[in-house]
Amino acid sequence: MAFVTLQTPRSPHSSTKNVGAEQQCRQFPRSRSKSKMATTHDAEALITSHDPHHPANLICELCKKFYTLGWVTGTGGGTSIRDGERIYIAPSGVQKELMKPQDLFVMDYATREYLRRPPVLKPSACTPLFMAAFTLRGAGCCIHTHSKDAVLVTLLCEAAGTDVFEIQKLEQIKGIPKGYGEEKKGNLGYHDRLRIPIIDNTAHEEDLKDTLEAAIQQWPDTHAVLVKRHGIYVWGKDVAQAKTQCESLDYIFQLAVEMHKLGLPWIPK
Ligand SMILES: CSCCC(=O)C(=O)COP(=O)(O)O
Ligand SMILES: [Zn+2]
Repeated sequence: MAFVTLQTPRSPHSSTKNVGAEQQCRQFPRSRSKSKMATTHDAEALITSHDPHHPANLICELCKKFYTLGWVTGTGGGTSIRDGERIYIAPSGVQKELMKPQDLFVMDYATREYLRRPPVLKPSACTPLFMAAFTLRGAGCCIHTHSKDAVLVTLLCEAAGTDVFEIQKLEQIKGIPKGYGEEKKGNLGYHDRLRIPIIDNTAHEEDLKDTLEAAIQQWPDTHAVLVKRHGIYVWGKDVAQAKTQCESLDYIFQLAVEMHKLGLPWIPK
């Protein structure tokens, strides 16, 4: 699995000022899981590694970076990685930038059973959405952000009466893949039109599953779905692709918002 290098490995002996999600919950209890899953050596081995490319380390590092971009602010948003038969999932309702590998859930892809459940914590409410990207699109990583510009473009599209964000003739469009399958290999070109479907928000994150799956079926080439007044889900075959696509899209959304403020059309005449 190809991972992007995010930073040099931290020394196993170095101290850290961050508190993990379990500690956050001890300080500010939110919800208590009834299950008391035993902490086995095998379960701990799933999230213990000095390799910065290990999914458990990567999720924590990515969420720290995403926090600085305003993508996972106030416990919103998150990231999940599929590594073969293992799915790595963040806990729900915690400050995502403070997570530690030991706060993560690990699910078996085939059985959907949790191989590791940290005590007290609950798995992210985004889990069914992440699973949709893994199962329907063979993704290796799915990122959910609450980026302000992603939300703003959904509002601009809502005001324009459309449930598809469309834009053309921006260099960064080349950062987005054409689609799936042999004939859709490679990325969009400068003259191609980028289209991202928008679904309505629901009261509870997990209830987005059916409409997100329907949008994926209706837009078989899309690598992202915007959620009205909420944010975006972006996926890729691996962490590097999901991350760079998410960055490219967010850059495009920022431009779109600025273009709108300047009275410029997203599709040049
Ligand atoms: C203020 S965040 C509301 C929930 C949400 O939209 C989200 O993305 C985070 O869900 P999680 O269960 O992972 O905390
Ligand atoms: Zn969300």
